Amino acid sequence: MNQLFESLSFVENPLYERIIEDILAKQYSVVEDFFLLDEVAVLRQSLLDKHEEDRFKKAAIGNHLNETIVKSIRGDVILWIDENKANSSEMLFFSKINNLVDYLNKTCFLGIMHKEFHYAVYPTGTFYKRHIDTFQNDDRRKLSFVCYLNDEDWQVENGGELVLYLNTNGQYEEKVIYPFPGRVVIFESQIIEHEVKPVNTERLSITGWLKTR
Ligand SMILES: O=C(O)CCC(=O)C(=O)O
Ligand SMILES: [Fe+2]
Repeated sequence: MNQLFESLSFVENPLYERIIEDILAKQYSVVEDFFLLDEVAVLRQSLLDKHEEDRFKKAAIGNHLNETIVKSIRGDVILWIDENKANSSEMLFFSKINNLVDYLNKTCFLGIMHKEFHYAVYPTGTFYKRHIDTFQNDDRRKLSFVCYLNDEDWQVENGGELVLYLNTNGQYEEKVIYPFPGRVVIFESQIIEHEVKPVNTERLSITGWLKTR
């Protein structure tokens, strides 16, 4: 009976359908206004408040390399977001994410059971060298999700562009994506190599992963 109600209540969502089509066709999707500018503004404020409180930590790269090596690979500082302790702007964030996840699970049988998200600040001069988002021996990350929280007057000249390296039979094509506020990039964690180019000014975002098991 419950199942019947579930299928009756299913309403096709054109935005989510587009994301799914994109990912099936090219392993990534860019959505311009996933978050509206006033939503970005409250999320940015939440990030800035926590950053001010000195709660961010230097990002690691999942293994035992020393700090100098890590710094030559990535220079961002991060703070994981606990959904159970979410403030009002983070609740808004998770309600949109959870809607998307429910939709993906209903329509694509992706089996997303877990998710993890962190705020990220790239201080001036930092970057994240070309990499892939899955660690050895851990293939649970299915989709990577990045949402930019920069100011409305973010300029292309600020740098910090995300570059996706799209592989067609060993030939790499570069897809350059500027971190404009409200913009969301979703891509297949296990497939797409990518990098964050050096920034000339502080760059703000939320990054996360939708995971199986
Ligand atoms: O901020 C971005 O555009 C991408 C960040 C990233 O690649 C990561 O945190 O793994
Ligand atoms: Fe990444």
